[in-house]
Amino acid sequence: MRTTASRTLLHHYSSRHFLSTLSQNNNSSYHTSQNIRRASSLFMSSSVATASCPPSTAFTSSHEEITLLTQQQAAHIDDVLMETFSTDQLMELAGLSVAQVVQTHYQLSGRGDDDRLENDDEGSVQKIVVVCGPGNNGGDGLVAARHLKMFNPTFNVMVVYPRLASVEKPLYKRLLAQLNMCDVPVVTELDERMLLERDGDVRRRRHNTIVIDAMLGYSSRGAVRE
Ligand SMILES: NC(=O)C1=CN([C@@H]2O[C@H](COP(=O)(O)OP(=O)(O)OC[C@H]3O[C@@H](n4cnc5c(N)ncnc54)[C@H](O)[C@@H]3O)[C@@H](O)[C@H]2O)[C@H](O)CC1
Repeated sequence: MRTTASRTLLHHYSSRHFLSTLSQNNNSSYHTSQNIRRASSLFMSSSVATASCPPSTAFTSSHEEITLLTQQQAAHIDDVLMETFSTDQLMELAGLSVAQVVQTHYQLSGRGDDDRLENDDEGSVQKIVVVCGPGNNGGDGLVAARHLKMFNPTFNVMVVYPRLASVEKPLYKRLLAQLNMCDVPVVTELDERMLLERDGDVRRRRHNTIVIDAMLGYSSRGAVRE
């Protein structure tokens, strides 16, 4: 039972992770919600479920029902999965899933051969900023940034990673080296201009930026501190 639950939870891991990461600020609807509902009901009905609080439901702006897990439930799912899978594997799945959902639900503009944007209508997104925290949730963000850039090397993707100077873990060093290889800039501070300008061009009539919040996951404690 534990193995079955583990396998199924892994299958749904990335979509569950995405919502736990982004649901607070996002008002789009997701095709993944069905998966999340299934995953969490399996989680709650399996022998591995120990969380006392049932998953709750919420609605997107299009009134699509989604299931939200508590901090404790999300941590428990990871505990089960970590018996069989490595952090690298789960992080890769989580980051890839975030990148896929962003690409699926937003019209992302890359640059064409003539350096003009491929999609330049008002609804298109010209920039993606991934803000990464100090823990594994931040690692998920580093992975997401890499995948978005690999989907289309002309996408304007950047990472804000305040812990950059103090990175010691080999996993994080590898992730940062991969971003470097893919030409994804990593900076330590979020400058407001990053959200407003595109490559310094302040004359653009319209500029859309997506900010991916990968700051804190289920190990978040208390009010956000510097
Ligand atoms: N099984 C795994 O390990 C995986 C987890 N994944 C994702 O990672 C997070 C949980 O990761 P963890 O490293 O345990 O913690 P966080 O990323 O949530 O951050 C811990 C980090 O943050 C600091 N901190 C805590 N509270 C605050 C606060 N209020 N203000 C500022 N800083 C805070 C704390 O000191 C630590 O340094 C999980 O949610 C998943 O998203 C991966 O997907 C891979 C597998």
